[in-house]
Amino acid sequence: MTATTLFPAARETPATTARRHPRIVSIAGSDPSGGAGIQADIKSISAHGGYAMAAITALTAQNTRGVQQVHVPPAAFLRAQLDALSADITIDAVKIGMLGSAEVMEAVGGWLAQTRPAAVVLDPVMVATSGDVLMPPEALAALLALLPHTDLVTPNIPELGALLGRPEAGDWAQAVAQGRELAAAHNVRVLVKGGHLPGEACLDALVEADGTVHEFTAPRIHTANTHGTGCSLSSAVATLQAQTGDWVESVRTAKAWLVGALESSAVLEVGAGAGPVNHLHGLWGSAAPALDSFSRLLWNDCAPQRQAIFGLEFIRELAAGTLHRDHFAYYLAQDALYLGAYSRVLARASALAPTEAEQKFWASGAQGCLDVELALHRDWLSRYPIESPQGPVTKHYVDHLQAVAFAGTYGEVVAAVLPCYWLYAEVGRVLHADYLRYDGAHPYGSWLETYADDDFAQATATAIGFLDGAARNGSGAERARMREAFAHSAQYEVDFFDAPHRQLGAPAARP
Ligand SMILES: Nc1ncnc2c1ncn2[C@@H]1O[C@H](COP(=O)(O)OP(=O)(O)OP(=O)(O)O)[C@@H](O)[C@H]1O
Ligand SMILES: Cc1ncc(CO)c(N)n1
Repeated sequence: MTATTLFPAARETPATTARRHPRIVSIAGSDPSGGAGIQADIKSISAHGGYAMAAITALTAQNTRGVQQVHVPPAAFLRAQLDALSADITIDAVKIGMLGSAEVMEAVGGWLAQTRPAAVVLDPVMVATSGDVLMPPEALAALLALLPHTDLVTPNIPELGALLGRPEAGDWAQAVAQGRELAAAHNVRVLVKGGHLPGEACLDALVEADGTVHEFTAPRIHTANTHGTGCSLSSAVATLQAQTGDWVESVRTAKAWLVGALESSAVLEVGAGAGPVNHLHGLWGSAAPALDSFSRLLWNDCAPQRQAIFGLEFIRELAAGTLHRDHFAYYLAQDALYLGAYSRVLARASALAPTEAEQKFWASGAQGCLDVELALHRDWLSRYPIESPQGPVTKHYVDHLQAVAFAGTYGEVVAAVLPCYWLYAEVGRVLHADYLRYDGAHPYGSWLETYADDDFAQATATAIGFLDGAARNGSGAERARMREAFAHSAQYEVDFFDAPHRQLGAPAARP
């Protein structure tokens, strides 16, 4: 740690460091859906051991799909909130988020000049994840006037361009160059966030006022639940900075935490759009009831397969609407063949089930498969006629399921059939959220609409519960075989989505 990280050049007040439970104020807007704004800030600060306070700058009416309305109370009342805090409480760090007007920004600037908190992190909230505008563009000058009171500013790629009055950076090198430009122009530390750039890595760069750059990388987590990542990251950094006095380590730790929060976000099941991250994953992970630990193990086991699925041409083109109709038709035809066999394996699970509830659940799953198969033929395959005998991947997947159904225990059959539910539900959620943001007529729109079905998500949760029950009742050897059966099926799910491109190659013309 250097003297400059302890005593930032841009400010004179030394940071209050090494405080285990620092007192952190979030000055931000309210997001009633709890994923962004002050609600996210409070969770993020608390997750890191800080004492969270919040002075509300604006009320939004929003959910995971978008922002419906914004109400900005008088700036004088915000100042009254801030004065009430500083009159009584020592503030170790401040995180600033949405500021809905130039007057609000001026009120915050006046208070910062007077209070001089030890660390100030400014997240320049301009546009929500959903694309809704949260800052009037004419307030830009007032926002820039806050930079002399700021230790760290955390723009995403579009915000960085806007702060400089330049077009948005097109690649990472340009983004870092813009970060250096902003840092030099305002003598401020900049965290350039690369989440909006394409690629399998999410890069961030901490640019010191003197131009020194520290880069951080994380794997891109393929999830729709990215609402409030910026809010959550900046609050975490503010809290960690107040604890350690080290900006570089604070960013590194906060980013690693955010990856865990993104990875474990699926358990929350909040909303149909861009859902929240799981801020308290550390706490809940350690306090998780033992009974669901087996399904958690299997889910972690198949992390590489989950990553692989979202990298496949088939899935990427399906989401973008550019998938060739022959690839789509091949997939549908194989799916119809698969579902016929899968239905019989679900019927086997029903036959082996130890309770009546489980017996009924799998029997109705078996019937549901046949209904879906019929609907595929009626609604899609009639429009996309294709000559398609059983392909090699379909055969291998079905052979595996039938082998387990023939010789395996109830737990093994449940483990073998579960990836089809679980990975499908996850893919469905992500594709459906992408589809909601899609502009124009999507060629596979009506199919994608049926994809994120609440009943299916519910059935998946029930099936996971049955898996955990079977694992609890089974021996160690049986659990090992369950794990193996699940892993094989998870890999076949990847291969199944990849089969259209592998079997047909690249068609000459686009649809
Ligand atoms: N899918 C992802 N996987 C891993 N990290 C991600 C992902 N999406 C965003 N991040 C990380 O989250 C942080 C916030 O990044 P982003 O560029 O999305 O900010 P933002 O647009 O301000 O966020 P917000 O969604 O709150 O508006 C960065 O550290 C970024 O690398
Ligand atoms: C209140 C609020 N602040 C910030 C964001 C950015 O994600 C949001 N969506 N809502």
